[in-house]
Amino acid sequence: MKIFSNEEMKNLDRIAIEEYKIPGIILMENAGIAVVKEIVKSLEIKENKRVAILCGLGNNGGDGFVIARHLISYGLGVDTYVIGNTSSIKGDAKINYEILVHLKASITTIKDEEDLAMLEDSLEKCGILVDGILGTGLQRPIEGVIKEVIAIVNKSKKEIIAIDIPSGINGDDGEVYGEAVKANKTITFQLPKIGNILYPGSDYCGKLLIENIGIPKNAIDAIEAKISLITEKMVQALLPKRYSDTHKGSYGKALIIAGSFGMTGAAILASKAALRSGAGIVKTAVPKELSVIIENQLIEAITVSLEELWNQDNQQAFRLKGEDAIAIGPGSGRAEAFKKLLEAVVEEATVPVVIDADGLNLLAENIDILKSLKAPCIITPHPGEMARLTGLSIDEINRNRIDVARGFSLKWKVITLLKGARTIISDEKGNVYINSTGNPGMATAGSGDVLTGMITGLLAQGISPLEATITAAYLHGKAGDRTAEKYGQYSMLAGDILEEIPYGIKELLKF
Ligand SMILES: NC(=O)C1=CN([C@@H]2O[C@H](COP(=O)(O)OP(=O)(O)OC[C@H]3O[C@@H](n4cnc5c(N)ncnc54)[C@H](OP(=O)(O)O)[C@@H]3O)[C@@H](O)[C@H]2O)[C@@H](O)CC1
Ligand SMILES: Nc1ncnc2c1ncn2[C@@H]1O[C@H](COP(=O)(O)OP(=O)(O)O)[C@@H](O)[C@H]1O
Ligand SMILES: [K+]
Repeated sequence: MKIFSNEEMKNLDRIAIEEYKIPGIILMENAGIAVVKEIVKSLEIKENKRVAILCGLGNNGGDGFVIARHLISYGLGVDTYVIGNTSSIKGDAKINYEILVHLKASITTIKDEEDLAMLEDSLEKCGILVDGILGTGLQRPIEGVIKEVIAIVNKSKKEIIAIDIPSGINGDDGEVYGEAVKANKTITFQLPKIGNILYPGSDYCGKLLIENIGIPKNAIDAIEAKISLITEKMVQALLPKRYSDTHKGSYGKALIIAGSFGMTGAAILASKAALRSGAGIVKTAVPKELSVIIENQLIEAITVSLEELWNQDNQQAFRLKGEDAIAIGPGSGRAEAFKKLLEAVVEEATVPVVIDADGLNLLAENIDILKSLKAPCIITPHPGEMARLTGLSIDEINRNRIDVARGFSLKWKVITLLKGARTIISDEKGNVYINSTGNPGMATAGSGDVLTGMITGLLAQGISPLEATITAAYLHGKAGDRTAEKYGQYSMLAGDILEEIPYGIKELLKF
């Protein structure tokens, strides 16, 4: 599903109005009605059925006026508050404002401190507050009276329903612009905005509902999506199919180069995750002295020693025997010999390569090696690893997750999967996919190794590198969400996530 920025949404609105001749006031009416439906649902279980609607001077406020009119027509008690000077209301919003005036609706303007004290008292009398102060037209940090109104709304302890996006959240990146409404529910129109999906914006939205307001599909298609949300439907279509007349060779051979003394678990988790994701054969390459430990715990994989793969002494070339995908780095340590092996893999592999964890830390020491890639490459850094790869601070990365992932992909021609709450995936052309499955319980040692194994297992089955990365990110988060339900976010382990992969896949295949 496409996700739009404020500018793209404005463009869509323009196309709908100018090219498809749908009057803006119809879109505003549809938007208002979509929110009214949700308000009515909430009111059904509330004793206090009075609704307060807070409106700004733009079209977000215009939607608020439409909502007020419909609720009044249901005979409900509605108080409309306009923040600012009503003489500045224009266009469709003005038409809807004037209808309310003619209806003799209760409209109060909020301009100064005195009005604020009154507002605080009046909101107390309502069961639901509707936030129509600002939407995708947010231009600058919130200050002054609006800031204080938002603080009052947030303090109210009432159910808060936001129109399109909570006021103060920047639709372009999900950042709080000075102050923002903390909603229980947000009804966004036609398509999610980036700010509805990324954190902290996503938290401020509460439950997010996406409602159609009658913008034609062709108009949406006309705007090239640079950012998409990974959906269940998308992943269902991407998951490799299994056919009757096949054998293990049909589902590919994954090579996992991982683990070192003290970090054998990473190799085990990644290898099992590749198998759980459907790879036909998994070969796990570990230092020779660890083979026994690994074999004890990983009965379904073939174990080979690193020395068999690559002989450092005579600089013998890295040898591949019919592998379909390679992962390198989980728990592998940062020994010089391993760095050489990593370089050999990058330079010589002809099948997709996933680089993770210590593989990325070593890559950061000689990033130019990426220029010699022959095969598609996927890197899976968490923000700390990304900081080492780019020289940016973790804070800079987290504030610009989309731009950083996209920038790295464009520069180095690799697929970048930037981990964290809302994993960001960028392909080599800068198309971005956001994953919304997963939870903070997954911030537990080894959970990244499971993801690496899943990507590699899916790659081995022959789907494209981008498809494998998207599918793995979604299913990894799904398995994490199932695990959190079972064990709670505090106690879940990476190994538990691994055990939930099958059920996540089964759930997906049911529909
Ligand atoms: N797209 C669609 O298809 C549809 C969109 N619809 C709806 O329209 C909404 C977008 O409407 P919009 O463009 O009028 O912007 P909106 O958010 O109301 O704000 C603009 C006003 O806020 C002001 N302002 C800005 N920043 C400020 C600040 N920090 N502090 C204070 N003021 C600030 C700005 O003032 P100015 O900068 O001009 O001084 C201007 O007055 C969208 O979210 C959705 O709800 C639906 O009706 C149906 C179809
Ligand atoms: N708050 C969160 N919400 C969603 N996913 C998360 C969250 N925290 C961590 N994760 C996911 O958990 C995994 C952690 O990976 P990583 O940091 O590499 O762990 P490790 O190196 O210990 O295996 C990543 O896939 C990341 O996206
Ligand atoms: K809003």
